[in-house]
Formats: sequence, structure tokens, C-alpha cells
Amino acid sequence: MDIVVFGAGSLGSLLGGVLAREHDVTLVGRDPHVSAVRDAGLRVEGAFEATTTPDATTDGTDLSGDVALVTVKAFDTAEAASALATGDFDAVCSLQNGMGNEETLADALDCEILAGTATCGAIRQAPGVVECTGRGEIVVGAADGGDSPIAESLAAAFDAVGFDCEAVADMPRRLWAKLAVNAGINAVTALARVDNGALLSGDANDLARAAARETARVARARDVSLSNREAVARVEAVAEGTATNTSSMRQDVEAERRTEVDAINGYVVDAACEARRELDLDVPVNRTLTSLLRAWEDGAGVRES
Ligand SMILES: NC(=O)C1=CN([C@@H]2O[C@H](COP(=O)(O)OP(=O)(O)OC[C@H]3O[C@@H](n4cnc5c(N)ncnc54)[C@H](OP(=O)(O)O)[C@@H]3O)[C@@H](O)[C@H]2O)C=CC1
Ligand SMILES: CC(C)(CO)C(=O)C(=O)O
Repeated sequence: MDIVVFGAGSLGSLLGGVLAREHDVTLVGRDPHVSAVRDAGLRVEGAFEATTTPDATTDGTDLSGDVALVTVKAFDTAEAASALATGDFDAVCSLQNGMGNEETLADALDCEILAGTATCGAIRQAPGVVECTGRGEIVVGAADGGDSPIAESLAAAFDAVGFDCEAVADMPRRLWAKLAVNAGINAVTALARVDNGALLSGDANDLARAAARETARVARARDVSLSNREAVARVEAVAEGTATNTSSMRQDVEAERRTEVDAINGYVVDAACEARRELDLDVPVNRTLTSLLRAWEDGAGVRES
């Protein structure tokens, strides 16, 4: 397959580096990472081991391929979509966390929009080097649900290089289930500065479960079938499966970067407000986590108004 990975940070470099074992991959990223990949290839360490030589560029315009994977942070999706719109793809697939990315891509692009979720753990350690801290699972499918031959081909492309990837027909529900996982894990691990596994017990466990239950309630208010029990079970299964991971939001806070809180806990708060008039829906845990993260972003000077 001919694959563009737009956003060669932690996740994008892991996926692109491993996909380049078998496929034609172009990474879109920034220097000095892009120059390092061009000079010496991309080294993947940890749960995957590979050194590959994908193409790499800092210019994401006028590219083409079978599929473009979007792996920028949620607040960069609009810019990625504008750049991808100058190119030519059969499909563009968001593998980001948070909600709203697929709508942003669909507004800008003419091709098929796929959605995906990834529970891999990735940390870019140095220019040209990414560590995989957990292989996790990848799920892809049509963003609006239903069967998609190109999603099937993409899943096969991931499988061929060693990822555990499935194409599914119920992506909208899967995105809510992943939102519950991220609402439960990301903010709590970022604020408490703990690995994902710390959420399996104690106060952190109570918080993560409560954030996930609130997310499931909001999902049901939107006619998405996600029970509290499933949301909590998914949070705990991912926390256990990625116990030694530094979540992407904790990585952001530790590096003093803007977080994706608006697209995760903040999205749950906004969606609850929309549904609230009819259903008296309150989400105090997600509201508190969102406010704390936004206060931290303001204090660190990384939040854009
Ligand atoms: N890391 C992980 O383990 C996991 C991450 N995710 C999700 O995947 C997404 C990506 O996360 P992650 O990889 O950690 O994030 P990173 O910030 O490490 O990667 C995103 C990269 O995209 C680059 N970028 C953004 N806009 C452009 C542009 N216009 N042109 C070129 N490069 C651009 C950024 O550069 P710069 O920083 O200079 O702007 C950055 O290097 C997020 O939604 C995250 O929640 C999901 C599962 C696991
Ligand atoms: C699955 C999980 C929680 C893995 O750390 C993740 O998606 C993230 O870190 O953003």
C-alpha cells in the first residue's frame, strides 16, 4: 500500500516506521526528526524492533497515496486537513484520540473518511528514534459506520507488518468507547504524573471509573449503546494492558505542551451540556478534570484562546 502518515510524532513515527517494512510510506513531520529520518532512517525500539527508510518531508501539501493516516494532535487536525486537501487519496484515516477529528477532515476533504483507534504506546525518544512501549490494538472502519473495502485493505496492511488490527463496521460506537478510555486514563495520569497502571487501584481508580461512567451516560444520551459497565471494563483493561505506558497527555504535561483535553474530557462536558436540558445530565468529574488541565495550560502558557 502507498501510505502517507501525516504527523510524524510519537504514534505516527511508530506506525510509519513499522509499516515501512512492507509498504511505501511517506512521513510528514518537522525537523530535526525529518532530517534525521532522511539521513539515517527511522529506528523503532521496544515492543517493535525495526530500522526502516520511509520517505520523510516537512511539506504535507500535494501528496498522494492510497491512504493518509492522520496522527497529529486533535488541535492540529484542521491544518492537517487543509494540507491533505491539496493532495490525492482514496481515503484519509484519523488514528487520533478525542472526538471531532473525522468531522474536521470530512469538511475539508473529498475522499472517503475512515476513523480508527489505537492503544499502542509510543514515545519519540530522539530525532529518528521512536520507542514502542506497548503494541496494543488498532481498529479502523468507515467514520460513519458500515463496511468499507479500503478499511479492510488498511487493516490487512497493518496486520502484514505485525500490528493487531481489525476492520469494523461500528466505528462511531468504538470512538465513544475509546473516548471513555481516554477520558478515564489521560487526564488522571497527566495530573497525577503516574503510569497508566496506577489507575488500577486507589483514588485514581475511582476517578478513572467515574470519568468513564459519565462518558458512557453522555454516549447513551446520543443513542450510542455504551453501558457504564463496558466503559469501566475498557478503562481497566487498557490500564492493565498498557500499565507501564506514559499516556500521551502525561507526555504533553511533562514536556509543557498543550494537551488534547478539549477533544477528550472537554468534549464530554460540551456534549453533556447539549443533552442536559432534556436529561439533567451532569458530568462533574469530567468538568473538574477539564478545568484543572485548562488551568495548568493557562499557567504554563501553552493554551491558545
Ligand atoms: N503517543 C501515543 O502513545 C498515542 C497517541 N495517540 C493519539 O495520537 C495522536 C498523536 O499523538 P502523539 O504521536 O503522541 O503526538 P505528537 O505530538 O508526538 O505527534 C504529532 C506530530 O505531528 C506534528 N505536526 C503537527 N502538525 C503538523 C504539520 N502541519 N506538518 C508537519 N508536522 C505536523 C507535530 O509537530 P510539532 O509538535 O512540532 O507541532 C508532532 O511532531 C493524538 O491524538 C494522541 O492522542 C493515541 C494512542 C497512543
Ligand atoms: C490508550 C492510551 C491511554 C495509551 O496510553 C492512549 O490512548 C494515550 O496515551 O493517549
